[in-house]
Amino acid sequence: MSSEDPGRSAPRTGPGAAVDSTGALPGRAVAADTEQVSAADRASGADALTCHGLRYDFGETRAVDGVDLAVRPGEVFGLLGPNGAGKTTAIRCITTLLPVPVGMVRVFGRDAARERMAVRRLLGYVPQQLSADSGLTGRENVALFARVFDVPRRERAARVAQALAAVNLTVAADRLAKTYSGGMIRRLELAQALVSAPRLLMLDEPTIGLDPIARTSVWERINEVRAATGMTVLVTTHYMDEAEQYCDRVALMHQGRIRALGTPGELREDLRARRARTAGTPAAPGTAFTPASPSPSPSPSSPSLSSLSAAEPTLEDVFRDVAGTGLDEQSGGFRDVRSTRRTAARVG
Ligand SMILES: Nc1ncnc2c1ncn2[C@@H]1O[C@H](COP(=O)(O)OP(=O)(O)OP(=O)(O)O)[C@@H](O)[C@H]1O
Repeated sequence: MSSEDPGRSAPRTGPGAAVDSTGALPGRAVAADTEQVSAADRASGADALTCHGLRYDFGETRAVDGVDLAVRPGEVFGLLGPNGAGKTTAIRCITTLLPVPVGMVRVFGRDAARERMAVRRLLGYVPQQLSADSGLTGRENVALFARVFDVPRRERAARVAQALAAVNLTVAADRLAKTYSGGMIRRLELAQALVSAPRLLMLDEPTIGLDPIARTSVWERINEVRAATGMTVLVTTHYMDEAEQYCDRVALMHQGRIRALGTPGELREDLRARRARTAGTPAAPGTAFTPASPSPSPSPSSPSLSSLSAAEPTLEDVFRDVAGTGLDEQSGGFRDVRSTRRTAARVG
């Protein structure tokens, strides 16, 4: 039952990903087939993912409340939001791990409610929960996924080796996963998801709990594979800096709804223009004013409007603007201690 404010939630278009197919990658052959298909996907103009009116309730709790999304082939799309926003539930509906009780989800045109196996074959999924077995080697873990995802037997060994190479784990491949660092485990889970050559890779908080170097390494691997294959990536994250740096477009989700959608630059620029307008300052040349609900009056402790209008907003400022008041109280902010500890514990 969505009653989104159209001025704030209407999807805004932005430049899609420029897919670089020249990246030299050890695991390039992981998705050689995908490369062909991705070019066809892009040429056809079909969306990699479409959600329309997606809704999901856990009993009385409306976790996803009328989500509309269109992710283009080849782009890195970020689903951002605080704990409890509904990101994981939406992702689980898209991956067919949960049903689609209301609304529609399509992955490269396949209906997630009616063509579950076809959708699953198109997807790679790295969940928040640990998906690697600590008692197996890295290679054995990836081989297990190759079997589960029906990689043809005669191709398996090569595909496993390519997936491990793609995430820079060749040297450590025959060590037990329990000897891996948190960053290595994340990269191993990425290899598990890549071994089936997915056309849409879904990553739920891929870097939470990792140190900055490990975070960068995970993103570099994702980007290398994407550059080599044209794979589409849908990622959830709490880290606004990562979204800014790595996502072509983002959707800001709060209380089950998409509150804003666009490139990070567009969303920041929209907020800057709204602030400038509210403060009576002429917008910079080229600024696109977009319809939005009036900003609330500043509280006595708020920065003055003129100082706000002068500051360059961050993506987190945009989120606070579209989510309204009470974000911290309702959601625990962007680095919710509970979730961070839970997930950090699993990779630490
Ligand atoms: N299995 C469940 N049973 C009941 N309620 C649930 C269940 N899973 C999620 N919820 C509720 O649904 C809402 C959305 O949760 P969801 O996990 O999708 O949010 P999220 O944005 O992914 O949060 P996080 O960043 O913590 O993973 C929350 O109110 C949550 O408490």
